[in-house]
Amino acid sequence: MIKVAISGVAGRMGLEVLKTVLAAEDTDLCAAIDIYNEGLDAGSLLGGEPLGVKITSNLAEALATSGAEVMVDFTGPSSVTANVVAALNAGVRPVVGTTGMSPEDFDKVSKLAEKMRLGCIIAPNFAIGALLMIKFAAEAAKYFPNVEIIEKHHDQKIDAPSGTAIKTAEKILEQRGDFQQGLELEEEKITGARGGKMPGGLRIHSVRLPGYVAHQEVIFGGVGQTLTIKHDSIARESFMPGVLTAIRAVLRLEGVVYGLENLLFE
Ligand SMILES: NC(=O)C1=CN([C@@H]2O[C@H](COP(=O)(O)OP(=O)(O)OC[C@H]3O[C@@H](n4cnc5c(N)ncnc54)[C@H](OP(=O)(O)O)[C@@H]3O)[C@@H](O)[C@H]2O)C=CC1
Ligand SMILES: O=C(O)C1=N[C@H](C(=O)O)C[C@H](O)C1
Repeated sequence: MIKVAISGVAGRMGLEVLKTVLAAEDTDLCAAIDIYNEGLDAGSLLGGEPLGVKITSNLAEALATSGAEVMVDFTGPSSVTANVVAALNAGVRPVVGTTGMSPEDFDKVSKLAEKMRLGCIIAPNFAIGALLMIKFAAEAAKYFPNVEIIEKHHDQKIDAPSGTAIKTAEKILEQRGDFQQGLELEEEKITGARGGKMPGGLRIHSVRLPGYVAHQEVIFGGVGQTLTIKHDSIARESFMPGVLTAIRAVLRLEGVVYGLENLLFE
């Protein structure tokens, strides 16, 4: 059994991970971390039987005393890096779904994982459909340099653009390079009207509304035609097979893997 600690256990994703870890045959919940609900049994989050694991806000202590092998983190941009550093220093392998890490944070974590000779998976999206969307978009970018990304999420999301949109843009830019899209002279009458601009010139537009879960369209334009590659996560269960794959895979890795596609596709 793989002993799993869940950081952000009371959140939207944390609750799904809790159900998944309890249901899988080869994973065992050993620690439950969140900033509120201190001292409550983790089972109360699901309104069910006690699980014998108390929720704590003390991540370092939980990792040191629970025998955790893997820490799954779905918290927020302001806490994720400290949590990953704490896990690696405790000899625990992180599986990170939290988005919004800066390149500097990413670098720091990569160096620490290498030094500790521990695996760490940082995946902006665990849904297979989203990973395929990114793969297909990278392929299309070889033929269509004109492209914009529209990502749509629920209105409780902190970071914009989404980690998925950034990853998609990076993969497209690997194929098409820098490109001046639209008029060089174009003028925004309202700041941000043309979206956020990635280095390389790719525009990302972020929509936040109640009712959405996680959605993205990658729209390519050519002479007399457009091509739209679209993915919708309509429920958070969509991320769970990927999370389980990462929990199992991280045990045999050394260093950081950025993106689950690196473990799934050739
Ligand atoms: N990679 C992927 O496939 C996916 C990634 N995500 C990402 O996962 C992250 C979480 O999303 P979501 O579950 O919707 O967010 P939520 O806000 O619902 O959950 C985050 C949870 O973490 C808690 N928390 C915040 N800081 C800490 C901390 N320092 N230690 C422990 N717990 C903490 C929050 O508590 P409180 O509410 O009290 O602040 C909350 O319970 C986001 O970055 C999101 O982008 C989301 C979906 C899929
Ligand atoms: O906050 C979310 O909900 C999601 N965050 C991830 C991201 O930023 O890409 C993954 C998915 O889009 C859901």
